[in-house]
Amino acid sequence: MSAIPPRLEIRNLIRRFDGQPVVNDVSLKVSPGQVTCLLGPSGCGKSTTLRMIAGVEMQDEGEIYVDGNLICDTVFRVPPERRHIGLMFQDFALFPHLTVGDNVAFGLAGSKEQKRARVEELLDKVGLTRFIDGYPYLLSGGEQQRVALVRALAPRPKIMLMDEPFSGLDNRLRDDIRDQTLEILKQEDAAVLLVTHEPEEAMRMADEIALMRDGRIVQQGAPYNIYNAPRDKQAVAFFSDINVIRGKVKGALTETPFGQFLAPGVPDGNEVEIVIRPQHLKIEFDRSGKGPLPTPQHGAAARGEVVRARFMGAESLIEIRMDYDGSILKATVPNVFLPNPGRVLWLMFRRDRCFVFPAG
Ligand SMILES: Nc1ncnc2c1ncn2[C@@H]1O[C@H](COP(=O)(O)OP(=O)(O)OP(=O)(O)O)[C@@H](O)[C@H]1O
Repeated sequence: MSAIPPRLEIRNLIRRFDGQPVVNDVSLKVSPGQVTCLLGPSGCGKSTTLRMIAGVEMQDEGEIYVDGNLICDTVFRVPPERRHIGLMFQDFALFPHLTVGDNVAFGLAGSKEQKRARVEELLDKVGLTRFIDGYPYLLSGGEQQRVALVRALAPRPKIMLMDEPFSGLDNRLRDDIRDQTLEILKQEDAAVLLVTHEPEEAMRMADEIALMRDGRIVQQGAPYNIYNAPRDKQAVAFFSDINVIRGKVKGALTETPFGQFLAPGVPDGNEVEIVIRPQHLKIEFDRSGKGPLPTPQHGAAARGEVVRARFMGAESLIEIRMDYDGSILKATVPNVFLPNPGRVLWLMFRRDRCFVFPAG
């Protein structure tokens, strides 16, 4: 019995500019109906990866397969227009001299009636049928974006490549359009590779996130796993603010003002960094100069004084200067909690919510 090959597979792609690899041994697979987000900071090689798959940039090494068939290596190359790939970029442009309907029909083959039916079907999905005979300038930015999306999907591409497709939209529109886009992508069953530098976008859209840094995929998995089992400090920091507490290891344990932490596999004498997100620090009130007693789940409490507290809308952010070394830790709590500067508070850490990494 042979397994069904992934819709898109790239193997060991390398692209160098001036001798420097900007995409460095990148491999990944995407199945039909699956959205994979390439997530990483600006300049890490995301767009170059997408451009190689689209066929507008040639790799120096590696192969690209669609449904198990080689479409490009360093010798053989299917031209971009025969790859059955739909493209959507931030600076998409509708043809201003064509009607909305003709824009969507642009890449379609078939009879006039067949084309019209497909255009109507897609415009209906994005609620824009009334504009079918109008021109793009009549549409808002969000509406144009939706037309660009269905134009790319009209020829039923096997693969959709999307590069920061929502970054031109204002915040209010963005969430709705993301959700609607996701629904249509799922209905159309394309394999989607979406490039973004925004973690919230990747969390919202992706079935799988491939975290990219310096030309490499450093971690890949479901959003839940990437968020909750990050492989290093940078991976934690990519999704939220972080607090870092350092400690030295002795007998697979490290002693800190917050009690002991397990540091399995780290040799004695080496330093570790204990990383915790602000929402996982637990704030306790001072009880006549004392903090709460240690617990197995939260360890020991460390004393500090409030430096600043700000209301952020859904949560409050409290910055606390710690007695033990004068460093500032950040904690967030839901709703409103605005203690005055100078107030004494005690912080504890949930052991199951912090990450211990060898110090790098
Ligand atoms: N044609 C080129 N010639 C030389 N360097 C290039 C070329 N194209 C891209 N680069 C460089 O390769 C690196 C990766 O660029 P790329 O656009 O793939 O990154 P990115 O992760 O998509 O970033 P952004 O989100 O800012 O577009 C950058 O340092 C960029 O300057």
